Amino acid sequence: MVGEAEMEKEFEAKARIQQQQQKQPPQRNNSGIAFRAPQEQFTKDDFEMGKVYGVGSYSKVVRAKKKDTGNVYAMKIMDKKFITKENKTSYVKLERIVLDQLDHPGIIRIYFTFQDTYSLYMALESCEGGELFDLITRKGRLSEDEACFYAAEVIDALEYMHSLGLIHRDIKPENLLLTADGHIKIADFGSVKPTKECQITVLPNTSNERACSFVGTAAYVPPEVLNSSPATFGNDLWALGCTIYQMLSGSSPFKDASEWLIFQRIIARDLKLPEYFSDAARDLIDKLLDMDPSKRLGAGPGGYAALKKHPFFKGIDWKNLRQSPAPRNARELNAADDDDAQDSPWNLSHIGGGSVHQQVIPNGINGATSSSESQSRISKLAKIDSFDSRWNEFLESGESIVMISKLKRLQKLTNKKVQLILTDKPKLICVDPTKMMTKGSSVIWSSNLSDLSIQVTDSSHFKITTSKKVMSFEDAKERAWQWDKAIESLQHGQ
Ligand SMILES: Nc1ncnc2c1ncn2[C@@H]1O[C@H](COP(=O)(O)OP(=O)(O)OP(=O)(O)O)[C@@H](O)[C@H]1O
Repeated sequence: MVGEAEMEKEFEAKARIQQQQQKQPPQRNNSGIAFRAPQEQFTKDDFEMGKVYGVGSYSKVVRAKKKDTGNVYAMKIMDKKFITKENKTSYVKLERIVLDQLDHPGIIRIYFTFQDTYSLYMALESCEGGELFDLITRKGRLSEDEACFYAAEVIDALEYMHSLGLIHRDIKPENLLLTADGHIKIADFGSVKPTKECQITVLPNTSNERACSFVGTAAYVPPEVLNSSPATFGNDLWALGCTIYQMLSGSSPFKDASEWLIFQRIIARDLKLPEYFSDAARDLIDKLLDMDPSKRLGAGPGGYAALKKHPFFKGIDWKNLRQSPAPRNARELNAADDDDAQDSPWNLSHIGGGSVHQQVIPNGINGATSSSESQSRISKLAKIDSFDSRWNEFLESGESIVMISKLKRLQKLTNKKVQLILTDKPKLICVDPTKMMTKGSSVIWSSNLSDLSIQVTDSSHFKITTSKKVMSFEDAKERAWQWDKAIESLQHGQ
């Protein structure tokens, strides 16, 4: 195990050793290991930290402007102790080393790294337009022209990755980010898997450790992965099919109340295409969601040329994609996101806090939801979420957070963003993040365990009823069933 303060140093040292063993001269590109993005001696005071772009399971990504140059980065900040404790070291190394070697306009760039006593910092290319997931949520669904453009840019980047022998394994709208001018970049390279012919250097243990435990996100997982088949390029093409479906309809194709039920639908290929999908869209999705990974369009005979020639992409100028005008959505999304920026003043204690994305799933169908696994996942979420010290003022001494999310509270006249906090007391608190209300009125439920019931409408919506009020919530990250489980397990004293 790597000592926390030494992690980055050892990482670089190992990389150098491997390079010497391979007797390769340092190269900037795909075959070498000498880092293109250097490890700098910067400190966090060299940057003006702005709004929080998002929170991952072990990191927080913040908009950071370098004071002397004015350059803007997405600074991924990781707490060393947390990474070591949660066994995320290999994930961090894998993402760092892989990103460093990739060079494509459709893939997030890494510029440099640095560290201090507590944290590792990765300066990434900033995607001011946010996640494709949020764009879909905000618009309900995208037009076929928009979906066609975004899908083409993803395909262009996937073709590059696959040509180097790298499988992403976690393609989904949350990992597709929009630049300020509306182009797509693939992010999150912690799940990548090299094929035997891979031209990208991956340190020993890094991909393997991750490969054994995580293989993607439930809704986008291809059927063969549920049968523990080895990863292939077809994995990403299936996930691309799901993503195109989601852009056009607003939700993923295989949806159900629990991960286990989602897996059943995937295995049965229980696919319903809405009537408003064009014939070209239906045909494309049908061919990407082929049960046989080697026959999926893009992986089958004809490879990417066949995929790019599909009628859905008629009119796409593949050679000049990045010069083509992108849909205007990103700018609109930026403006709307400015509200969020205000309730996220940046400080280091935020690392690991805030909302958590859809769950990555354990390998194989046997890893599907059992109640004990749900429990351990919920307590894991608690650990992550409790990291955010902003919410501590709502807790009594010894009380800890079981679950926390930024949700939309749906009311008759207006919808409002709120932070819903469930503690082990148990207590359920609804906080207005702009006012940080501490008054008793924010406590929905505490003393009487049976004075609360929760009804889940679908994976994004649930209702909480107490003797005093009924409150409806929308969870854009589709964690309604996790809220249900967390509350019920507290009521039953589990
Ligand atoms: N380069 C970037 N520009 C803008 N926002 C980003 C960038 N990279 C990540 N983000 C935002 O920050 C969030 C957290 O990113 P991070 O890479 O830490 O975790 P993740 O990939 O979402 O989750 P996990 O680590 O759990 O797989 C992302 O979901 C995204 O919204």
